Amino acid sequence: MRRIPDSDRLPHALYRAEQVRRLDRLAIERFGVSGIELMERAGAVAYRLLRVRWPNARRLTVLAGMGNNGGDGYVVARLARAAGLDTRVLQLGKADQVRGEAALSLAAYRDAGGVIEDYLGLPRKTDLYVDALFGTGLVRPVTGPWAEAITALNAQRAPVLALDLPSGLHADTGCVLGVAVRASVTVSFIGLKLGLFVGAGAEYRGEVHFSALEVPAQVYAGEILAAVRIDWARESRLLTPRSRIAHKGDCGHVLVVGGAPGMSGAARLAGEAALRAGAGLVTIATHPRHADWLNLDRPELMVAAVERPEDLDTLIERADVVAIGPGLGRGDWGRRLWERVRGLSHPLVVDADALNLLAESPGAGPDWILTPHPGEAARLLGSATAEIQSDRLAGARQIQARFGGVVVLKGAGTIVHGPAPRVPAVCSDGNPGMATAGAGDVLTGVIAALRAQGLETEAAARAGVCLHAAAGDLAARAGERGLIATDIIAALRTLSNGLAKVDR
Ligand SMILES: NC(=O)C1=CN([C@@H]2O[C@H](COP(=O)(O)OP(=O)(O)OC[C@H]3O[C@@H](n4cnc5c(N)ncnc54)[C@H](O)[C@@H]3O)[C@@H](O)[C@H]2O)[C@H](O)CC1
Ligand SMILES: [K+]
Repeated sequence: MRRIPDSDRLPHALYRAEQVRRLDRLAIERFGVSGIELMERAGAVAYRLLRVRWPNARRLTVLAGMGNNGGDGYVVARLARAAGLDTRVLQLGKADQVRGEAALSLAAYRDAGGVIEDYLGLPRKTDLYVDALFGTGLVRPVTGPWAEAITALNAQRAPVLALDLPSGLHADTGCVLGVAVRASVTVSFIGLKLGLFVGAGAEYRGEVHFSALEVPAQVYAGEILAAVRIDWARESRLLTPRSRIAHKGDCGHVLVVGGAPGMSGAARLAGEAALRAGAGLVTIATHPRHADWLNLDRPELMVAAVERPEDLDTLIERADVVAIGPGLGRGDWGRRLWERVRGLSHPLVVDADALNLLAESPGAGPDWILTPHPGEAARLLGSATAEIQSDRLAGARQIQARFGGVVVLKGAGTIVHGPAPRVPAVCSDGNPGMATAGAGDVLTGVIAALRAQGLETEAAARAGVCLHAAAGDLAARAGERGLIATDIIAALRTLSNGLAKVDR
């Protein structure tokens, strides 16, 4: 599993490309830090990082593009060469057409005796590559020799250090524009790029490092974040220790509504997850066909047979939070229960088929948490899954604007989007082992449990997403492949009591 350094080393502020360009300009115009100085600092940070990360690397190959990302690359090459490393710079595009600060950096490399070679293919031998093709200036899909170089880079085995962004990855959406570098390590400058944490960012970023390049803190003052990166290390602080005299009634009562005939497993997973995330009481309202055996080996779960909507009334009265959707189905039984629950003033967590029923008859809810995966999100917006994935932040924002409440858009880099002007959050914990049946049901139970224990709506969604993801990371220590939803549930307890730290 790819690692990113401990959260306290990575900032939580995430920015889009045009914001970072604004920060650059402010640093240059207001605080007198020249563009070439920023480039020198970026190159120096990258150079120091590569010497620490790959101390035995002797042969270094820099792939340079035509812009300032390439400019950073020339600085790295100059410093490496001065330190005696066998260094080559392979230029994409024409070196004599490089302009601005990048041209100054290129000249400095040449003045120090460096040679720029046209890219004609990768060298037979190198210990390490530096990807200085594109950063925030990528504006269109990568084609031609640039695409060939990236494809060749991805086909070889030497590690790749990407400057600012893996080339080919969109700085804002994390989408791959044609082809993108699969970096071993990415070092991002001045502002941590949103695209490293949404879309396909997790697939291409490798281990993420960051440097503000000593830009004065005031530069960031006026810039509203594009998003905030959240993880369990940060969100776990929201969980307060339990009172010594607590009793189960104090720790929240979650009512899970789901489990249509033949679909009881999802409701069961949500209920168990709610218990393991600390809810004091959990009741599963399920179809009469399941009620008798659902709680055979989990006596802590109370199970109620529900045939008609009015059968829910007493259960709702006792509950602090209602989670509806796991295994609800879209048949008459589920539909009638959904119509009864959707109008409640209770805090609601709405998932799975309840989301599909909401999509069929849209309406906003004041205090609900919607937890769509990209397909359910597409149905809610009447669009396509690919469109949601092409700009996940925009998709979450649209669902929140249309349906209210807090939206949890699941997937790599789960997004939590509350009402404007709240800054959306992107979870950087989690791993592909969690792409397994029932993981979403577990998340529903976790969020409901935290809401039932008193966290506010958006706080419960953020902490729930991060607890769930960190539990997935803890479970993945035994391997991502073969990780199943009950492994995530098993990891919840140690994490929610702060008894385990997940290395990233
Ligand atoms: N002072 C600063 O702004 C600092 C910037 N840093 C680094 O600079 C890049 C941003 O540089 P910029 O020149 O804006 O763009 P890029 O170097 O990322 O690349 C744009 C370059 O490539 C051409 N181009 C764009 N798309 C394509 C494509 N699909 N195919 C071919 N060519 C393409 C475009 O025409 C430009 O020529 C930033 O990421 C940092 O790495 C410093 O780090 C800090 C100071
Ligand atoms: K790059």
